[in-house]
Amino acid sequence: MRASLIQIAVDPAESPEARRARAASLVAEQRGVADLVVLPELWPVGAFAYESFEAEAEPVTGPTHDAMSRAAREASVWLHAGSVVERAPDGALYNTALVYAPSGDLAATYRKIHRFGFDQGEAVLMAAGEELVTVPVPGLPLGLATCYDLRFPELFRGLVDAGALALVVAAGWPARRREHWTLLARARAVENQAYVLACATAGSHAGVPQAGHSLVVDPWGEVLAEAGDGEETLTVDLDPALVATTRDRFPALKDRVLGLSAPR
Ligand SMILES: O=C(O)CCC(=O)C(=O)O
Repeated sequence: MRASLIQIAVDPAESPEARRARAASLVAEQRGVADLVVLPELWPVGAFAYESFEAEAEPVTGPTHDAMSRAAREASVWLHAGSVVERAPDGALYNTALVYAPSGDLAATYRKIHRFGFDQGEAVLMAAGEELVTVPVPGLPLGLATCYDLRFPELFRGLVDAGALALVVAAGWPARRREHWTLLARARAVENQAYVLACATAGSHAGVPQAGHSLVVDPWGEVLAEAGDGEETLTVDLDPALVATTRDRFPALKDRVLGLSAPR
């Protein structure tokens, strides 16, 4: 199983429409190279371009879906197409990840559970997802997370309990907290003995320079590949059997103690 993470640059000088076309051609380049391709969070509009969320919101089957479904089919890959500003039928906005099978069929959607911004931005403009989502990619079931979710280990434990062997994090992570990004990606891999595929954006939008530094971490916590600051595609071989081997040889997951009571 080979995975490619496309760390696309998100800059205001490029329209969402132009970026969709460019992302589709970057995915197309992965035909015959990768089995799984991952894009970052909110790359059509920019994760911090809050003032554009309303105007650029789209239904799940909107323009990003059309471009990414076609790209997955043409490249014949599983495609985690990052996330879009979804306008739900009731009018609410969600930060929604879209995952396609190699046929181009929409295999899963994941609405970001932990919204970023405290009392502003995404946290007030968007509604929160409520469901954990796994995707049955043959041999390497995926568990889905988006950006700020990375700070909440219980979400990842839930995905592992649901059978995920690889944890995919699509992000638009600020450069200011790059060390948190790489540290937490490794921590999620070590504590869950799972692959972590963490794909961020490059560039700068709404005045927020992006961290880049997408990375792939193996179940032992080794960084298999890490991008730099700019636009870049990382391609990495994954061995799903390594998850079971790691868990067998160092069976820490079996030593979990659940339901601890609070101190009195
Ligand atoms: O947690 C962080 O530092 C960044 C989170 C973030 O930028 C997001 O979720 O959009």
